[in-house]
Amino acid sequence: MIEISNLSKRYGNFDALKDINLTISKGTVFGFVGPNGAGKSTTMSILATLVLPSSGTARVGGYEVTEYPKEVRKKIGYMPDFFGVYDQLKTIEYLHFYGASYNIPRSEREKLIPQLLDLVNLSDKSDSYVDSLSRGMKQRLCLARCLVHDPEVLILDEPASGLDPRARIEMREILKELKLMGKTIIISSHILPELAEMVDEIGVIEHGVMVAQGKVSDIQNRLRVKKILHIRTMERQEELTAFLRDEAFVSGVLSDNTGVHVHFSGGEEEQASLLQQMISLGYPVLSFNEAQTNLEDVFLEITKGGLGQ
Ligand SMILES: Nc1ncnc2c1ncn2[C@@H]1O[C@H](COP(=O)(O)OP(=O)(O)OP(=O)(O)O)[C@@H](O)[C@H]1O
Repeated sequence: MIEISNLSKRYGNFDALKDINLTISKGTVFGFVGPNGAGKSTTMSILATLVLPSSGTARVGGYEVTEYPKEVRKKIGYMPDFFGVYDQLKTIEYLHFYGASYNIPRSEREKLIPQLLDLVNLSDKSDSYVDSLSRGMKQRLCLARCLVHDPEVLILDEPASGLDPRARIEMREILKELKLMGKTIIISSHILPELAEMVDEIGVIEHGVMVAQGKVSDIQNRLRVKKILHIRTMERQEELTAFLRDEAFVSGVLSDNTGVHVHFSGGEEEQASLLQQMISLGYPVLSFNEAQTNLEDVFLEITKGGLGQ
């Protein structure tokens, strides 16, 4: 459904995208992950026919974006990271406006819009002015707007940004429904856990380069991270962190207010011996657990150069 080949984008002397290749099949939910400024929005704007690539090609449903932009626009629903909402309109008028701009006859819109409002949980706000809606509601309204012409592909640029945890969950539930409806979805975020539950595949982009892509489980397998150990001490956490960094089978150490997280590639014997050493060195260990690796660990491992080296 989406095919990107050798795509590059230059702004002046700056390479925002460098030779990106990406294929996303129909019905896939693809999580596009990367730190701020990595090139996610640029890629998505090119797919949405709003930015021209410097070289390479991008196809949506077989149509090349620069040659057949009108065809591409029929196929996609695009939610930008920043968007305006016409404040003087009521929610229902807003959706009628967008429906009309896609030439959907009023009689059809009368049936469609209540369904869309129901999907994004805004039925009770249909007569409210857009500027009276909360940020989460506005984001959901924007999502509904993307759906008026029943596009096959959704390009969603950070749809959950700036939302509180509850609003994020609501957004995630709606996206799950869209996935069940068979939509192909490309969704970007710099926050991984919010994507973890719903994506089939991820692509990790950094400094305009796609550093890893594929099924989450395949990417995990390709990495050296075998397991994450979570260690808590009563004191001397900084000292322990420094000690662990130099230990065998340790490929990364992160210290935060929940304890020390160690990327560990040893087996059970090595794990037991590590604990023994810590005890014999007098670290007051409170707990020593094996944690499940999650998408965030994968991301940290990749973006510190684990795959690229
Ligand atoms: N119109 C432009 N002119 C010059 N540089 C630009 C322009 N648009 C984007 N850039 C630069 O290209 C790089 C990629 O930007 P992009 O918005 O695609 O990143 P992003 O991954 O979406 O980041 P964020 O999560 O912050 O939105 C950034 O360094 C940005 O400053």
